[in-house]
Amino acid sequence: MLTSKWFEKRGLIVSCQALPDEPLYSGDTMTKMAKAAEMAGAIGIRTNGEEDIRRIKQAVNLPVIGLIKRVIPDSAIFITPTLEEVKAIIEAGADIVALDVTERENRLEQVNLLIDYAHEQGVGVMADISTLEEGLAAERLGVDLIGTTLSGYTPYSPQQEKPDFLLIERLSELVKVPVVAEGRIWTPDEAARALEAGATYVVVGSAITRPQLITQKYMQALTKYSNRNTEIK
Ligand SMILES: CC(=O)N[C@H](C=O)[C@@H](O)[C@H](O)[C@H](O)COP(=O)(O)O
Repeated sequence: MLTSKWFEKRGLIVSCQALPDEPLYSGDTMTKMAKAAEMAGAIGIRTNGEEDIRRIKQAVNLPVIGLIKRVIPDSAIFITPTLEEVKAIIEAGADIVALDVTERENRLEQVNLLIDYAHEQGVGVMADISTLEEGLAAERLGVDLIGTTLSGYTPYSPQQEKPDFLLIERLSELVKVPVVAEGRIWTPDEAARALEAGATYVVVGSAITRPQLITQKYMQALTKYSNRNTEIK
């Protein structure tokens, strides 16, 4: 099985992220989430933004995959779009930088500058991709980990509610770099299935750290009953 120097074994990486419009944003909330993940046996943390990267690195003894989400006008690329974010992530102490390695906007012709910079600083690179072709291109660019993070989030990748198990499987067969299964993994069974499909690591985010989305799932499941049974006992 393919492994990497940052993680001692295969397993679960918990994504601890809250954006400014989310209720858990700011302060030490994501650090506490990361601590809880560590306590439960997670092997790594993925987190967004300089402050959370810095706080989590201080509080938790696990490798941290850092990213910075930034929306640039007229661009669809929002996960660590430029060298500026790569520098900030490294400055904040991340062990690995996660960045968009999709074929949009000639990214594949330019992203090597970001990858090379991270490597020069002794920091690893996780490529967030959306298709098999992008995964193969990422491997050629010399990244250290390939994540299925963006499958379902580019217009040309399969739009589905479930994780992209087919992509996880095909990538794991074809690349020599460890594959990270990421995106819409909502149950422990799905996480196990991702490892079975060949992934070395599994990232779970919303299902653990976004209570508003977890609650929404329960609401969706319960709504059909509460609409039918209006009588209160
Ligand atoms: C597409 C995008 O912006 N993904 C982001 C990437 O860091 C995060 O918002 C996700 O929470 C993360 O990928 C984990 O996935 P999920 O939350 O589905 O377990």
